[in-house]
Amino acid sequence: MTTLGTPLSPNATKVMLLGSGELGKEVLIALQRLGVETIAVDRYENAPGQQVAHHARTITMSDPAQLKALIEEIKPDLVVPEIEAIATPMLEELEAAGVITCIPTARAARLTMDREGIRRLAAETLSLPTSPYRFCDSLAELQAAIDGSDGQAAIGYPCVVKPVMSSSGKGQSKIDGPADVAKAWDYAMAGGRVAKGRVIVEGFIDFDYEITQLTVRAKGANGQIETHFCDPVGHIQQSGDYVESWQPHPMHPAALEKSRQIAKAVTDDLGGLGLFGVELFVKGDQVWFSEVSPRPHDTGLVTLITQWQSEFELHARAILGLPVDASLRNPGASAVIYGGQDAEGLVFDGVDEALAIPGTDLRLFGKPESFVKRRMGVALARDKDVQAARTTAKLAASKVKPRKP
Ligand SMILES: Nc1ncnc2c1ncn2[C@@H]1O[C@H](COP(=O)(O)OP(=O)(O)OP(=O)(O)O)[C@@H](O)[C@H]1O
Ligand SMILES: NCC(=O)N[C@@H]1O[C@H](COP(=O)([O-])[O-])[C@@H](O)[C@H]1O
Ligand SMILES: [Mg+2]
Repeated sequence: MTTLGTPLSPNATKVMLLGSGELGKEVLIALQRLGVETIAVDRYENAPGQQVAHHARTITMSDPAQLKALIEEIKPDLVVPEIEAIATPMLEELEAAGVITCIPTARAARLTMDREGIRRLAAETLSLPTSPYRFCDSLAELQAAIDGSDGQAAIGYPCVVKPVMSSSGKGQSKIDGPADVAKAWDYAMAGGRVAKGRVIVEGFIDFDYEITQLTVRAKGANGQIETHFCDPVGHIQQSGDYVESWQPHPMHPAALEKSRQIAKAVTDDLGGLGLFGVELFVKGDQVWFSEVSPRPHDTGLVTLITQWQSEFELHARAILGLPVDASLRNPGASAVIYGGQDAEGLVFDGVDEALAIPGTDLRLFGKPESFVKRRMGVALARDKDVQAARTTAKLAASKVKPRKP
């Protein structure tokens, strides 16, 4: 049986989010609706989720001492990582000592914060199909891995280089030939979330399309953990960052089955309760595992308008031990709104014009500072099919014009 308390009282159920961006903000809202007391932690003041939580704290989450001190002060019932750059070994230590319950598990948070952890697990331990890959600590090692002069199979051209610790495409580039290698190395060194001179180089997969298989591990009626699959989310990425997503993405039944087998294998191994975003590349009926978020996924923002329970509500329910319904309500799409400029306190013109388009909705995240390519909002659209919804979402996004005040 799950018992929930009253917020701000001695019996409150307290959930602490480590990272409070646009994805955490929606999880926090879902938790608030269930009367959970929320603590939003981030690296900067007034992060989106901090604006809706009961408590807002700003610390360096990659600093184990600061993280431990805050957890010991607040004593949350659940600790919920929302970004990668967290002192996850400290979470493992606190979990092992019985001080915290980490979502989905501290081990999952550690393995997925570093591309090496999750890639070796998927490819080497679970034998799942992935792109060919190698980890390199210098430009010379990178060149050798591409050429195969390190004695292993050549990764070859084209290939993709990424810092081992980064997300949303930061520091990622595609290498088409020898002239691009040094540039890609320098770009990766500048783009990682945590200073660490290590990259993954992956053979380029010429996929037909890519999907996120949102997968929920939640308690069933008998208390056993059950796996639920959302309909596939299709998406388009530019420079390694998502710009458009839609649901349901039509799939060949064999590819869908393989996708779910891969998602099940990875999420079973990571364990715990919650929603995962399993990223997969598909060509015909071939499916490759790319990576997994042990938390709601940016491409899953579309579920705010397509599912009965969005990925954020699914995560909130699952982590509290509550039942979930992962079913689709209607087709829909999302289109990203970038800041378009470096500025503080943006204003947004055209919100009325966007929302005048039937079947649309918006999220403006409220980030205090904008960068040219910082995601500041998202347009959502429901329609009769995904093609129509994609057109509508992009149109709505184009009506919103961020500018300096
Ligand atoms: N080996 C590859 N072959 C082809 N395309 C790739 C490859 N690796 C990455 N990509 C493209 O780049 C995108 C981003 O890559 P990846 O998911 O590894 O980066 P990320 O920084 O972790 O992004 P996010 O945090 O948004 O998930 C992929 O969704 C895909 O479109
Ligand atoms: N692909 C991962 C992802 O989308 N994460 C989301 O972006 C925020 C950071 O945004 P910021 O870099 O603009 O602060 C994170 O807090 C999370 O909500
Ligand atoms: Mg990704």
